[in-house]
Amino acid sequence: MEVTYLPQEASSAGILISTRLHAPGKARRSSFCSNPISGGRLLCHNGTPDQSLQQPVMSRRCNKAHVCAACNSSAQHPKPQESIPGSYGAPFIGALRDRLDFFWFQGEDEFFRKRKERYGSTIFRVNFVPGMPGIALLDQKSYLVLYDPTKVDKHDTFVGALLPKTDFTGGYRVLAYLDPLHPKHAILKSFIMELIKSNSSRILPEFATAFSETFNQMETALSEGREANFSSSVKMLVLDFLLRAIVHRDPRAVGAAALGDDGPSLLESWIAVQFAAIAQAGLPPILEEIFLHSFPLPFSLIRANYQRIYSFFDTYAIEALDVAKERFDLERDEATHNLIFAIGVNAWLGLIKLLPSIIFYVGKNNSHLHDKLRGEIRAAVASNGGRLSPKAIESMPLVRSTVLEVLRLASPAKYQYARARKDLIIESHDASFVVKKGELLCGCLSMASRDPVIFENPDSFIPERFEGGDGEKLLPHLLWSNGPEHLHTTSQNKQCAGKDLVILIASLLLAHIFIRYDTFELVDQPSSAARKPPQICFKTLQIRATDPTSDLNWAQRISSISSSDQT
Ligand code: HEM
Ligand SMILES: CC/C=C\C[C@@H](/C=C/C=C\CCCCCCCC(=O)O)OO
Repeated sequence: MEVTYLPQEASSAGILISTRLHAPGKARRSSFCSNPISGGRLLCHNGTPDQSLQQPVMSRRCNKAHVCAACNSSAQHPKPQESIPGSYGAPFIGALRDRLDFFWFQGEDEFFRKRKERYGSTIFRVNFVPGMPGIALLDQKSYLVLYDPTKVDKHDTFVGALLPKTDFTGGYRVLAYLDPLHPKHAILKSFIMELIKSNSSRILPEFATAFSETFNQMETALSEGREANFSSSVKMLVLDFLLRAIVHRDPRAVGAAALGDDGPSLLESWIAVQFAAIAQAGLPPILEEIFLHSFPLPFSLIRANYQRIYSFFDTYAIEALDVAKERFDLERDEATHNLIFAIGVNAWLGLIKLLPSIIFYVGKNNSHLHDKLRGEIRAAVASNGGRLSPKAIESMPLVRSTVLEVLRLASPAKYQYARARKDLIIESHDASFVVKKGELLCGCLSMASRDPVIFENPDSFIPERFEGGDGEKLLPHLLWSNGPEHLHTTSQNKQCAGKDLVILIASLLLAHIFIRYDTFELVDQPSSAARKPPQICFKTLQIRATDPTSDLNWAQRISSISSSDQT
């Protein structure tokens, strides 16, 4: 059911309820402009896919007659140039008010939705936490400016205008903070990309081992009536996997620089202090505002913890650091700090947020989806010699689409920032604006990923969304990796170096789950989680019966995968 405002109703906020009969693949997108009064969506075109009530509507803001792009009754009029709505408020006060709205009074989603409606625009000025005046980009059209190196400068914008001291990274400004034009960007990006590529044969077996260790623990916890908390256990799963696969060292193997079980907590302390100004620790608001969000925390708080992390890499990342020196002429110390950031922040922090989201979305839609995923996964494995090989993974279109849909709805990297490299004109779907050189552009990925002009039922989890030809057409609009999904990461752009690895790992998680289990259930989420991320806990794991045709049950079979299976 789509709610459509037409001009005569828009002013009185009247509503014409129309059921848009969207035949799959025939759904039509019309350009639209937000009604500044009702905040509703003023569709230029109303009707079923066959008839179009070509009622040009006046968008109060741009005072031009829009006509639906779907009916092509006239070429799109050039978008008007306007001044960007919104404001930063009084010095300090405006930033504080926005920060309190963002963290406490409204929350992230409502913070942006309310301002989008208030200004009747998907582009507006607002203070980003902890207090950065910026231009919010909430639609898919304007978002793309963030990927154009001729228009934007990514220097020191990894987390907007927040710039943690380089004490946290050995005195170096690491790769994620460098603009592609920086002389070190291509070298460091190529180094990280080379490590992923040269360790590709380790990805499947090391993930299989880490998965098996973790789910053995999950099953034991359930059998003993304890909580099977995946949000917690995933931290060690991912760190074990990353360090074994890329550093070639088990963090818990006995040794002078071993991390033992402390790896996750050491990383969490380093990340939490480094990015405290934009994090939420679950403390009472007044304490969090005074001690975390008001001034940068000193590196000295976690120096000893970071030193243990550094010692582990310096002692054991021998092959990786040899590659850095021999292939890229990187000094050992700079390579080590960059490797720690790439593995600890870029990889580990992203994955420990994504993998629980995969389990959450698939878990809350269990019934039919589990049957379809299980069928696809087991058929692919069976037709590949009973092995979870790369070819088997490539034969799982629903698994891939499900992963992409979760990355659309719950991307762990929620904001992408950049500064205008020169005076620019940026466009939303229905207006254009002037941006001055140096102004901070702030992409709100959660809003852009739900752009109703692009996505049918944008707020709904549709695991099949990215399957088949229609699904492929949406890939340019999937932006989780700091670039369109159909393009590729290079040493010259800022797209995620682990883009393909992320999708492989998330796909492996689902594959292993439905090889080992017939289905699973999750513990219901408490409604008022106090600002802390929801904890994803298993309620049941229904183990697959032993395969009568094999001397191994599936769990043993999967964990017996060796690198020779990389066919
Ligand atoms: C779900 C997990 C992940 C997400 C959501 C994610 C997303 C992103 C995003 C949005 C950026 C651009 C940040 C910016 O400049 O604004 C980025 C950069 C980067 N990512 Fe990922 N990433 C993930 C996992 C990984 C993994 C597994 C690796 C592997 C090592 C990785 C390596 C990197 C690196 C090295 C950069 C910096 C690229 C550059 O500066 O050119 N990421 N990632
Ligand atoms: C949250 C990390 C997600 C993906 C990693 C990715 C890019 C990240 C871009 C910005 C994240 C900056 C860290 C913010 C940490 C805030 C504290 C917290 O939320 O835990 O790189 O691959």
